Amino acid sequence: MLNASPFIQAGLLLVGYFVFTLFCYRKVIVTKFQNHKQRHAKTLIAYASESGSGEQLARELHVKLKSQGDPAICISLNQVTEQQLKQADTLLIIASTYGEGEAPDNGRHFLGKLDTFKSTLAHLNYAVLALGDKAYGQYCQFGLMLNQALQCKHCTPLFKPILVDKLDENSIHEWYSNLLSKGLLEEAVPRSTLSSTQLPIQHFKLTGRQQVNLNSPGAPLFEINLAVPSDLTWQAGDIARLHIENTVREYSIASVPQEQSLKLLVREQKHPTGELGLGSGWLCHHADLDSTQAFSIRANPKFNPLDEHKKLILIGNGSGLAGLRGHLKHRELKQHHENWLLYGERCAEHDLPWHLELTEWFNAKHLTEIDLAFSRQTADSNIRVGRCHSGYVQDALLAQQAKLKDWVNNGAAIFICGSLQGMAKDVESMLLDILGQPVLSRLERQGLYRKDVY
Ligand SMILES: Cc1cc2nc3c(=O)[nH]c(=O)nc-3n(C[C@H](O)[C@H](O)[C@H](O)COP(=O)(O)O)c2cc1C
Repeated sequence: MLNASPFIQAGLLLVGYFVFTLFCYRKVIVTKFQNHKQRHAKTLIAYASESGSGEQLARELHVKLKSQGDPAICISLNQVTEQQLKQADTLLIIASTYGEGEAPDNGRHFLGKLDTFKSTLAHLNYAVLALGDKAYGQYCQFGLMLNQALQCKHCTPLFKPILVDKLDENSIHEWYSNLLSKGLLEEAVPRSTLSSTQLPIQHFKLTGRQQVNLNSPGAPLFEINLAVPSDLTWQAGDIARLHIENTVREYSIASVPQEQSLKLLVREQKHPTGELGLGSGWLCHHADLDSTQAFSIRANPKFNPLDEHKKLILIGNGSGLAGLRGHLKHRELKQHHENWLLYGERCAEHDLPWHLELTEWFNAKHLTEIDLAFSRQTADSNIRVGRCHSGYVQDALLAQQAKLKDWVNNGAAIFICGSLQGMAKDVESMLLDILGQPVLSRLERQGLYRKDVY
């Protein structure tokens, strides 16, 4: 008679070996399975967001869908491909509007790409959450343009675009309720959990206010200082939000937490009636020194410092010097000294905020290059530091194009801060002329081309 126990023992050994192998390779197997699911994701969440709220809402929705087992993917609108749209059955878009009815940077290539897609997208259901602000003329325009373009491609709307004024909770709640009623969400999203889009408000004492462009032909520009608690943190590039009369005004932060002061550069705004702008009038004139002001701090990851030490080209105009100074100060503390500032204003005599500090940084070789462009330059201006150009900051770039190419070829990143219409558009087209589209796209992809423009 055959003895069964050696066979049983061998069988048990084999099973044990199999279980052990599965255990050892569990990470590889799970990743492969997830990648497979990603390639076959049926729900595509796409965001276009400049200051991050739309991206945050998209990521929160992504987490909710994944927790109910939906292998959805979440990417920026610019990253969406024709193949992904062909394979998806549902496209959920969260898109804000910038400039004057325009797309945020990470969504601005989508409509052009959609036009060139050959496939019909009649199989695709979609919904749009359009973020905007009724104070602007072209309210939620980009979201509405997306809706129209998808209809032209014969996609089917799940429901009408939901327009969100200043991140209004009711509209965001309506979005989740509609997704629930269409069966995309399995559970209702309670209103109380929507508060994550609201940033905590804190009260800072106004400790200093000083006009930094006396006798300038331009509107007055003020340095504003606020005392902040010693444990408050933020990163260079983040945004301070003044809460005033149920509305919010945003300013680039010019300082770093180690300075224990929130430093802003605020341009006085005037309406055609002569009335002062709400936020700038308050900070530059009406608010009493030593009074407390309600602020929140908004993270601005698309304009935060790079993780690694790279050369940095900082380009800006007017009050945009605030965002650039934040980076220069951060890099001074990190001892990252290869910095090149290109800054544009009106007139050399009166329009160079923080010129003493800039000069110190130049002398200490923290700023290795400075190019200043003045649009109302007189022949022999009393230029205080660096090279001086007549014209605009893009003219300074053109004059320094060989150096620009050299820095970029040596790994430099480019950061831009200031006005969108008055500077950033012309600077970008000059960068395109000098560096070419492939180089600028590469910098953008690698996170080496960052903008905070308004
Ligand atoms: C410089 C600037 C321009 C804007 N232009 C518009 C606009 O033309 N139409 C609109 O409805 N909202 C406009 N907004 C408001 C934003 O769309 C709104 O604040 C939105 O919630 C931002 O979302 P995000 O953080 O995802 O970019 C503008 C905001 C800024 C700061």
